[in-house]
Amino acid sequence: MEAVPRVAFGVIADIQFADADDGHDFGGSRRRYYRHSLRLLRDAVRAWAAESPPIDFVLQLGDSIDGLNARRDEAEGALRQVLEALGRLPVPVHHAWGNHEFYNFSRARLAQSGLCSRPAGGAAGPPDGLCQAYHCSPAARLRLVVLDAYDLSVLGRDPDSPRYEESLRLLREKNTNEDLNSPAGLKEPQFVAFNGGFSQAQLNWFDEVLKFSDENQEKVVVMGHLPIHPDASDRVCLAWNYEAALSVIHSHRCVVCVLAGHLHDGGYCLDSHGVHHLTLEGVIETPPESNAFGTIYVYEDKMILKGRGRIADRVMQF
Ligand SMILES: Nc1ncnc2c1ncn2[C@@H]1O[C@H](COP(=O)(O)OP(=O)(O)O)[C@@H](O)[C@H]1O
Repeated sequence: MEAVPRVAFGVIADIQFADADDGHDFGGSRRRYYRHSLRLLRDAVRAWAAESPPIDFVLQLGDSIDGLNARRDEAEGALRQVLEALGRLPVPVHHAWGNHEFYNFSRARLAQSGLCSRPAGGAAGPPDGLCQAYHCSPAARLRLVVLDAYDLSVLGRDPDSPRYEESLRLLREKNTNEDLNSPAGLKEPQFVAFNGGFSQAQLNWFDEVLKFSDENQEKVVVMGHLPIHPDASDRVCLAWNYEAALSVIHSHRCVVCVLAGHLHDGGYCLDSHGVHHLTLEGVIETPPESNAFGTIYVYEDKMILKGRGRIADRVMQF
């Protein structure tokens, strides 16, 4: 490793822990190691705790526990175990909320849980206090923006709320299948019920944050559960209105990297505006003898990802 990095942080996605026997994805072809995922998380925490230089924070990219827990009435216990494992680190953890958080919990419950990493008081995020979007500056001239890709969604929103109605209307307009989780035959296959998108209010807030960062010569790292670039994802796993989020990013200079999960396979591209899009391999589909986490070192001119297990090393120049 070269000179001392300005900042170092851990990254991990799609832990999807449940105290359940192995299962499969919807297609039946990919094994899901529900019980082992907690051990892989603990191994990741141990490795991060031993890092030198020490890490400054961790990004947990969503789907921390699996939807299976809700059906077994084990959501609170499963979450407690995941948070206990992460809590062994003496550094903050920033959490994105994914579809599996919403299979287990309402937004109101999440806002009261250890998965709510949005600073209290609300000033750091959009006006909707239940939206898990916020920004912070973990080091001089570096900003982290957490995006909530389920702000528009039929998951997590109260079915009596205008936001739910708006989301269902949009989903039905784009998805004509009887099963709204099915992307079969769609022109825009990301419009499935297990995805979501960004409200205009969140996009406006995001634009303001990036304007500030441009003016202050900051570098910005963006994270959220859903990928927003088609070259770092398959067509189904993208955020509904990923193009709107991309266009906000591309109207500014400050964003250097967008981190996401959800796909379970890794994805990466350097887009036409020089922004790195990194979609992490998911812990849940990682065999027990391997792992899927990483450490990112931030330098003046680049970020270096040290991957473990299924995640490859990568240098991302600014
Ligand atoms: N192609 C599909 N057609 C219909 N339902 C699907 C399809 N893919 C996934 N689903 C359903 O959507 C939900 C989310 O899928 P899942 O694979 O569990 O998401 P994740 O990858 O986030 O774990 C599940 O209830 C799953 O059964």
